[in-house]
Amino acid sequence: MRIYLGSDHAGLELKNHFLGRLTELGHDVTDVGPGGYDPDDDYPPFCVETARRVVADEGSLGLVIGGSGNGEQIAANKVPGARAALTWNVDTARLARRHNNALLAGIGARMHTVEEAERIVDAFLATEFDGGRHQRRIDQLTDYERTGQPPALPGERPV
Ligand SMILES: O=C[C@H](O)[C@H](O)[C@H](O)COP(=O)(O)O
Repeated sequence: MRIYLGSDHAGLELKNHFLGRLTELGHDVTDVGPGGYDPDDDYPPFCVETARRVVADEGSLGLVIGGSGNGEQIAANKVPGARAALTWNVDTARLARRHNNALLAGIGARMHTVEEAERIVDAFLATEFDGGRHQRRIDQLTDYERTGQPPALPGERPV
C-alpha cells in the first residue's frame, strides 16, 4: 500500500518510527516531513501537504501525527477531497475506514505508547470501507464541498 506520512515537531519521533516500521512491512512509504527536529515545525504545512499527496494518489492512505492529532486532522481536512479522522483507539481507527472512508488518520503521539499507536495504525490500514448508507453521507459532504450548498435538513428534502 502507498502511505504518506506527515507530522509536526511533536509527532516527529512517532512519524519516523512508522516510516521504518511500515517500510519493513512492505509498504511504499513517502515521508512528507519534517526531516529533523525543529520546535518551529508547525503542523499545517506538513499535514496539508500530506493530505494533498494522498488526494492526488488514489488508493493511498496517510498518517498525520502530532501531539494530540487534533490540529493535524484539522489541517488535513482543509484539503479538498481529503477525509481525515482522529483515530484514538483501535475501534475509532476501524470505524474511520468502515464508516467514513477516511483517507488519513490523525494520531496523537503524546496520547499513546508506541505499541498502542501501532495497533491503531495497523487497524486503520487493514480495514476497508463498508460503502452502502455511509457512501450517501460522504456524498452529502462532497457535494457541499463542491457546490457550497449545505446538505438539506429533513424538512427540505425532496419527497
Ligand atoms: O493539535 C496540535 C498538536 O497536538 C501539536 O502537536 C501541539 O499543539 C504542539 O504543542 P507544542 O507546541 O506545545 O509542542
